[in-house]
Amino acid sequence: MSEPAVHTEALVKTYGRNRGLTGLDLRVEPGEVYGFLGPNGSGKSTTIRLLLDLIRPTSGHVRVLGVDPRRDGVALRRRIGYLAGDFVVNGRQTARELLTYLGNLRGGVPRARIDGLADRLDLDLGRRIRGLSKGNRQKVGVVQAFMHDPELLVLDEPTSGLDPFLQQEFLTLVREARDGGRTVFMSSHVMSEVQQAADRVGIIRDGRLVTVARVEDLRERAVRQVEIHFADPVDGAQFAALPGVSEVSVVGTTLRCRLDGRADALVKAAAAHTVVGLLSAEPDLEQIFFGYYSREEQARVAA
Ligand SMILES: Nc1ncnc2c1ncn2[C@@H]1O[C@H](COP(=O)(O)OP(=O)(O)OP(=O)(O)O)[C@@H](O)[C@H]1O
Repeated sequence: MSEPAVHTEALVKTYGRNRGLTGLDLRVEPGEVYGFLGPNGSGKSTTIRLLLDLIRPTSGHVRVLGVDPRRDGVALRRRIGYLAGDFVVNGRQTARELLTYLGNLRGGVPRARIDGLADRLDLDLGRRIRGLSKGNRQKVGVVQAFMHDPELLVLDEPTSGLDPFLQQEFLTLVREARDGGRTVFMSSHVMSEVQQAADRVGIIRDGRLVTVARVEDLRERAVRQVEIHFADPVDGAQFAALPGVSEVSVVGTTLRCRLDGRADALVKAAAAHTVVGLLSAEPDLEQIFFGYYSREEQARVAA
């Protein structure tokens, strides 16, 4: 297996008496989108600052793109697109001037690339930075992170301040980066945005990783309500016998049931009839995650 894009072992960061990280073991594989999820104060920003060598660990190991960020910081920064959680820009220059300047620091970025990203995020490059709204400043942050097509994107709460339409566009950018073979590490405290773009999700709590799961597996484990409309009445008992299917009711030509996990058996059984319509509520991954949280809590109490 190739070297992880991000690898930390027993990473600890204390701020005086305050605990930042208490022993973080993190492994992000090349080419994946990894959602780093946790409540406020759990250690997400601390982790990200350690990856970028903006702060130094109390103990433990960090490797980013195969190198130690403490030793190869300058060369490494060119290979990373970083958006800070508290991304702040100010000044008299225009957004275009700032982005061109930052692009030159990273070896030059084609003007068309900056224009293209700004266009997609609806950012007016001719406006002065200091006159921009919070949301527009965040767009500048997104453009500067993506514009040099970095091998690794490290994004701290990237969608904060973006309106829902732009959040979708941002998630498309993330998926495109992944499709282009890039690695994305993005923190969030909002499950719904992470589940749309991430391959895997890691949950951090109290400075350490509580669990890591593939979003696909979470979906498979999820419970959903399904409603199938058939052309003719069907036999409910036939469906109740299928794996994962329960609480079956048939009213007229409509079948309703609860589906646990994979939809395969249910879909194949339904396909033996004429299906007029099918409704399936999106599984609530947030609830599955709350399950993890509470299990973790119970284990701690028991210990
Ligand atoms: N500079 C600092 N000095 C003292 N304590 C700090 C400092 N930075 C972070 N901490 C503490 O470390 C813990 C983790 O903070 P961190 O900012 O990494 O969390 P976070 O998950 O990014 O939260 P948020 O989403 O609120 O930014 C918190 O308890 C915080 O109070």
